[in-house]
Amino acid sequence: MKINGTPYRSVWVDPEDGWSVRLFDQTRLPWSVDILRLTNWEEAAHAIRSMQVRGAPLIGAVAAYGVALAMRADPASLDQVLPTLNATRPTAINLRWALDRQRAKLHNLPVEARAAAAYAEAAAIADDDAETCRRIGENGLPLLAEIAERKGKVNVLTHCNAGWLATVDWGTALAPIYMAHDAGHDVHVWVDETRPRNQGAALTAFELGAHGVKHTVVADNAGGHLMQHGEVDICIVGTDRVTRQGDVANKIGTYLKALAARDNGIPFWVALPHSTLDWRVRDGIAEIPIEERDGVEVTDLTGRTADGRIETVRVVAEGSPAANPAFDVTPARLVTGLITERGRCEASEAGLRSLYPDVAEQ
Ligand SMILES: CSC[C@@H](O)[C@@H](O)C(=O)COP(=O)(O)O
Repeated sequence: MKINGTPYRSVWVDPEDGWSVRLFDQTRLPWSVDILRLTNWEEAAHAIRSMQVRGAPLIGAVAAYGVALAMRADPASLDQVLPTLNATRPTAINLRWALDRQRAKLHNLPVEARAAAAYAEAAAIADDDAETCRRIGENGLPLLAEIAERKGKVNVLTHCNAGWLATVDWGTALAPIYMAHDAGHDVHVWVDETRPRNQGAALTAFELGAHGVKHTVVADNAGGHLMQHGEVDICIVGTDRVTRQGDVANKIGTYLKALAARDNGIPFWVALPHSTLDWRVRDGIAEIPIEERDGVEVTDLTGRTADGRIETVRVVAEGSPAANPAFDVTPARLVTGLITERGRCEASEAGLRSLYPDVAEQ
């Protein structure tokens, strides 16, 4: 996708030196477009932990490049690096998926062959994600096109950021939106601000604006009201982990949107790549680990002042503690369906088996 007319992916190897890893510092967007340079695996781990990069598929791709950086520095460090990278964030299963791929590729190789193989595998993971998300867009497009053709326009509500900044390219939930817009449909997106970190207000709004997609940022609590008044035709969100029975972990607040959508008869779709499917887990509420982040993300807000400085201010009464569960689980029964690179299916074990018989057999 593009920023100021220049095409980018969300992570890439620096073409000048051929080995360092480049990415946008997402803690600075949209106020400042800063490109970071990672030169060792500890910096990759820090970028994930501090949310300079975030979004389930992108976390996986950056971790894979972190392994490549580690193998370049010390190819004997594989067993030390993998668990440390895996511990950077607990909910997005794409992280473990990418590290498992690197482990399978590297552990039987002689140490002198590991660095090149790790870079090749990281590049394959990144290419796979970009193509997978493009196909998610193609498979979600008919849902939006049908509404737009029937009503003359389509109003979509989305939560958090599941766009190209959360993946290597295109995004998951936003890919069908980009394709519908590019196909000439009249698309408007309600963007949940997504407290506490405001990924919707900061990142989704930035992405949609850069692509010329009409959008309006709303407070997280506005969704139910908009749905009651016919302002939302369809909800599409991304996900950090989908269980074999179709339960969906996503950014905190997703569950409440699914409840409101069900109460108002509005379709609630979840877009995911194969790397987000966790066949080992069945009951999402009981079994998916939910990241508990620092309460300072709730008590403090970051933004740009009128004179252009990026500042953080406290918005909560002094002395009041804050809790910060970062994800919630939407039970499969509230999900209209799943949009994947292989097509659309019901959020159920039968639905997932119909698209992923190979995964189900593993
Ligand atoms: C295609 S990204 C899907 C999810 O990762 C996204 O919706 C989300 O919840 C991101 O959370 P974040 O905490 O910003 O990493």
